[in-house]
Amino acid sequence: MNCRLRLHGRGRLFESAPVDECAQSLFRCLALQDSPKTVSAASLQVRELEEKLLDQTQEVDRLRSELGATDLEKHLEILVSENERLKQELSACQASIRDAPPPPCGDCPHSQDAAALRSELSQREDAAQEQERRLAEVERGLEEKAGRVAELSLRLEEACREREEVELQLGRRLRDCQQALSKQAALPPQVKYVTRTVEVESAQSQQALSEAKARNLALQEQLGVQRQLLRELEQQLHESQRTSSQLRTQILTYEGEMERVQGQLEAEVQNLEEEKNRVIEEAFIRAESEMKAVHENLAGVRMNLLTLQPALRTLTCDYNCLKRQVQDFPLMLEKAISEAKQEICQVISEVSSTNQELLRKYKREMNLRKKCHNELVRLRGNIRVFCRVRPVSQEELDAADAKNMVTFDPDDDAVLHLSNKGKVMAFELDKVFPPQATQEEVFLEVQSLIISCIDGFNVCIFAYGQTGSGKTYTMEGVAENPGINQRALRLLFTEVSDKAPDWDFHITVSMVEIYNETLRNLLGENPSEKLDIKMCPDGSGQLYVPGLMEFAVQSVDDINRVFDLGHMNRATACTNLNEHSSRSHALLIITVSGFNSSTGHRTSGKLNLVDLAGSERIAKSGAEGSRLREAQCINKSLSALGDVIHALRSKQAHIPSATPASPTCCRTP
Ligand SMILES: Nc1ncnc2c1ncn2[C@@H]1O[C@H](COP(=O)(O)OP(=O)(O)OP(=O)(O)O)[C@@H](O)[C@H]1O
Repeated sequence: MNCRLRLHGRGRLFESAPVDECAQSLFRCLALQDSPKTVSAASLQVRELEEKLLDQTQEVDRLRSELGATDLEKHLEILVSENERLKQELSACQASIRDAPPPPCGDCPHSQDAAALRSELSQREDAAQEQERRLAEVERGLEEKAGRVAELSLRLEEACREREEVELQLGRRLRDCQQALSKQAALPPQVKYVTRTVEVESAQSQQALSEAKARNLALQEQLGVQRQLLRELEQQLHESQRTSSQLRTQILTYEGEMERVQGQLEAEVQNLEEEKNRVIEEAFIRAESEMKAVHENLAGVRMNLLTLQPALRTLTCDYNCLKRQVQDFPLMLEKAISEAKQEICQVISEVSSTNQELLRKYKREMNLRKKCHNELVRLRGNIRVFCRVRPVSQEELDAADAKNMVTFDPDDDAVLHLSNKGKVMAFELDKVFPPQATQEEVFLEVQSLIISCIDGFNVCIFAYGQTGSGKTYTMEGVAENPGINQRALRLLFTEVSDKAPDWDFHITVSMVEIYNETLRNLLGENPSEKLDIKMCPDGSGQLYVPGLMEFAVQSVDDINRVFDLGHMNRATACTNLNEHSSRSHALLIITVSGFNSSTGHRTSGKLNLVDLAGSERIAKSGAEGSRLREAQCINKSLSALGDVIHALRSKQAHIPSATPASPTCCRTP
């Protein structure tokens, strides 16, 4: 049977050849180029290649993940933080070395401190070495990682090379196959003959042909699939080549980055190392210099010790002596105490006898002083009269008939000349104070009398004269320039404070006014109440005023308070104080009582300071009625006072008892 076969292979039509021949030629062709064995071998190679590619891709992925930017950054962060920590520890180590006290000498008392500081220094050094070791380990780890990267890069390069070789082999094979196919296609068509033969041959041949056709179809399909696979493989190859080149560039970038970071780290580590060495060196230099200073100090101390040793020996000697003395001290003390007791007893008895003698002498001196004072008073006169001429007032100067009646003797301050009706009369007094005489000068003249009150004398100072002659000015004075009253009390305070503490004085003050022969208590609660003058019931012949208020005074403030009260009471009892004061006598009675605690001696003196009423001639003044009565009372009292003073001066046996109102001063023992 002549059977013809139409075959499509590689785009060509195989036709008109007998089936067997065709099949044989096809088999030959396939045996030469595309036999199933060859195709399966190629498939195997392609699979191997695929597996290799997969391995390479995985390896690249692993490398990528290993050298990934995140990990690299993390690694870098760890390195940087480690570096920071090392820096901090190094600075702490430097600070501790710097702050550590200078290492003292082993022989000095601070040797324990020195040992402790040394051990601390060595610990710090060990810590610094430990840090260095850890830094070296980190560097080593870094180097290992870099080596591993290099190794992986090599392996990647090797895999790429192998893949290139496989690609070359495949390319060669493909080219060979294409050449064989083109050769086969170029051969003259033999199929026609085969077909005819097959047609002539039998039905068996036709079956074989159909089988061959089926196989041919299957092979063609297989070939198409293989070609498709080959194209895909080629695409994958191109893809992997591109990926590989990208990976290479990335690896190169990472390597550059790593080199840069490594360089920075090395520089940093180098700087830190240099800094550490510098600080350690400085610390050692400082420690050495301080050690040197301490050694010098120690040498000085040793020298001092050497010089102190003799002193110590002397001190020890002294100490032993003192110790012996202390041991003997109780006996010596007992002896000394008994001796001292005897001496003290003796001295006490001597002092006591001396004291007695002194007391006796003092009493004798006091009596003598009193006698002398009395004698002096007697010689100077018991009654003294001073005359004070006040300055001429402006009114008197302006008066038409004004003329000077009084003249003074410049050589004798006890004489006053008064011209009256063409006759000049001379008056002799104890002292004459001219208009320019001050309050102080007047007071100086009477102060010895005031002091005698402290010794137990009674003194009266009267201010006598006509209205407006200056009595109140002399006795009371003005606030800025006080008179005898206030000055007397101040003087008494000074004197009694000087005599303390032997003497204890008590000073009391009373103020009395005599108006129209009526006695009034100026310090009492009821100033208009009349007081009586009575004889003392003790038979002493002294007068006293029952109910007279006495105020104890101890200071100038007390005096001012008493005077203010007296003036206030005097003012409330009258309508015109100036007129009233001119026509009444004002008495300030000061009592000074003293007690000597060592002698038991007591004194009591009284000082009467009297501002008398103005003396005027009734006929000349032309007063009538109550004025006349006032003037009569004043004249009567002044006359009685004159009688008393006259009796005292003439030392009469009987002294008339009357309200004192005459000469300026009198003093009675
Ligand atoms: N020595 C003196 N220096 C300056 N002024 C004086 C002096 N003496 C008195 N005077 C003044 O003269 C005036 C009358 O004085 P003072 O009142 O003391 O007189 P008196 O004698 O007390 O009168 P009377 O009897 O009316 O009380 C007062 O203004 C007083 O200041």
